[in-house]
Amino acid sequence: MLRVGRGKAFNKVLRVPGDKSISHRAVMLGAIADGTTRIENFLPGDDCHHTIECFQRLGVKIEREGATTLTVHGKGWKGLREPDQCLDVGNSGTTIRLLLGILAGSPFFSTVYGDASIARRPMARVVEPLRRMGARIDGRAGGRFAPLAVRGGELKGIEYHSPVASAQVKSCLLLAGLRAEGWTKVKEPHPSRDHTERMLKAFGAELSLGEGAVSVRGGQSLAGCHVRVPGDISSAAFLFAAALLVPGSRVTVRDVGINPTRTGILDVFRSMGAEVTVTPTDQWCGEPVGDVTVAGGPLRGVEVGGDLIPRLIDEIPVLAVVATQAEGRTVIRDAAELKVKESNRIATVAEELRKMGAQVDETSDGLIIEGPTSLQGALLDSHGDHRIGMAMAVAGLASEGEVRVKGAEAISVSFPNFAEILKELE
Ligand SMILES: O=C(O)C1=C[C@@H](OP(=O)(O)O)[C@@H](O)[C@H](O)C1
Ligand SMILES: C=C(OP(=O)(O)O)C(=O)O
Repeated sequence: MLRVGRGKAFNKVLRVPGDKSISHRAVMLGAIADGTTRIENFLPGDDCHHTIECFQRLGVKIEREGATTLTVHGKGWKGLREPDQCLDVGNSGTTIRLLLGILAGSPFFSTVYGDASIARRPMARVVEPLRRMGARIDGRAGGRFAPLAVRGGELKGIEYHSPVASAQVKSCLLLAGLRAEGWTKVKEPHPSRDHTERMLKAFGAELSLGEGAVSVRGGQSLAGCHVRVPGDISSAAFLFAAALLVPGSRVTVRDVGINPTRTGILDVFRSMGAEVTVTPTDQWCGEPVGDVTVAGGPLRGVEVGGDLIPRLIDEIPVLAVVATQAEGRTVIRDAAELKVKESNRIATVAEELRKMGAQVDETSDGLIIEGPTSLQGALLDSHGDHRIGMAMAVAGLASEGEVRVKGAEAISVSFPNFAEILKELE
């Protein structure tokens, strides 16, 4: 049980663990590349450990030096072999969907499964286009849900217009496209995070980008490289929110990823009235890195939707918490994807915030929050969802009386030292 009391004004300079999306991709691209890939500042979270284990089961040698440095000894796609056990992705949607793209183009049989949350998450969004490429995939409910079985083999490139803006769908198809005959083109309704595109280039692949689409030519091989993983802005977002929830506070997070496809939360906090300063410092493996400072002040409600949503999709739970302290109404729309994350985040955010006395309404594709309301201490539940657990813990900093979060162990999926850092802010 995680317990959080009201915060006192703080002024801190902190770091957060490595980016989850980039850590997964570094292991995966390293595994199918020729040569060694050294990864520094890897996220030592449960989701990324599942990615490592899946590739070890596929025969890839991965050496660990301490918690955050790895060497992946890739032998190209031909270095992957038929696993003699099922591949367990745990709680990780990114692992299962990107892995399916790799397995679809691998000439052997494999099965993938995960925890109860993974078994509820939609897989047709990748299974259906992979089948169009020629992959043979079966699974529960005709392949709409895990567990899934894949008999990989020869693929042909397709042009795919994804109905959802999803980096997992896009990345899955680009990875399969590397093994397909001809070109694979993916177009999406709004731009999603582009870490796969940036990392593929760093591994020597040629991509064609333009008109909201990305294309890859099949048959290219990748060359192992050195990846330094930026701090995860999705983890930093909880610390930025903490600074906004505790009056008079300021936080700087150093060496955090500031890829524009991920910084929507900074734009929104700024439009709510927060002081946000971004100082770019470097590029690591094609990813911009910088120091970000956030300081509070009077906050006002905002409207969030459209292209912004994929740029802050994982930050919406904590944005909702901040919105309870803003003057006026906050409307979050176009975010139906939240229903198919680790939990139904529209329902779980509303349910938990209401326990604290917040005024929150669920809509079919988002949330409406009226503020400011004074939050009360309560016994809250993570619903097994790391982002809900952290959002509710941070809400405790702004509440009268203690917040207790059940199921806080889920937080180790993406931010293993969250509780220690939060303790410094109480
Ligand atoms: O590609 C990725 O690393 C991710 C993409 C997003 O999911 P979708 O692709 O389902 O939008 C995001 O919510 C998830 O945390 C990580
Ligand atoms: C949705 C998330 O991750 P995944 O889809 O990889 O489970 C997340 O980290 O908030």
